[in-house]
Amino acid sequence: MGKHSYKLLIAATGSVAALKIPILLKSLTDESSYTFEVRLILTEHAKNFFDLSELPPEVLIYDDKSEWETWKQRGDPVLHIELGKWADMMVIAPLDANTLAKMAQGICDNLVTCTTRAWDMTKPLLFCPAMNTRMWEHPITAKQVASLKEWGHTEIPPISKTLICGDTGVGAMAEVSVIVDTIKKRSSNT
Ligand SMILES: CC(C)(CO)[C@@H](O)C(=O)NCCC(=O)N/C=C\S
Repeated sequence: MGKHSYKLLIAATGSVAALKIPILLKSLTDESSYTFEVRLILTEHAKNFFDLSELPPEVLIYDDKSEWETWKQRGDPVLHIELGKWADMMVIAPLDANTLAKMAQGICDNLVTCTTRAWDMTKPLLFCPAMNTRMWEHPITAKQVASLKEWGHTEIPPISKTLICGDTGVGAMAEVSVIVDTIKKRSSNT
């Protein structure tokens, strides 16, 4: 497999599974056969689950305030548009219940949801739901996941685990190895 230079936009939202972001990004930037250029966008809630110092130094990180550092006046770049144009693929890992709901309804009130709202649907968008089992089993969840899949987004489904809060059931984010393998497969056939 030759060197791949592939622009990957990772979005993290406010599930406790966001504690896996450092290992996910390390797995993606350590890949020898692939050269993924990785950028990370975060919701405010995602910041509660890991420390930015744990991330590979080459990963550029953007949050809601980044939007207002790049846009000051007419003619300035609009970050959520520029990131969408830059990326070959977007992966939302973890996708929390709140952001899933916002996406399904077209709400765009932060950098992550503005980026998905303006996403070029000809490019792959993968999403990894992660939430408490009780939230996963709420009837609205299946409807919202179905909406995203209807638009062509690809689900990497949650798995059953004894969750960090002690409940056992479906809701844990897919294993990092599964997410990485899915990204590699999808990036090599685009
Ligand atoms: C955190 C991790 C990866 C540890 O194995 C696993 O529990 C998980 O994905 N949980 C996400 C589900 C969640 O957001 N639970 C919130 C309340 S239980």
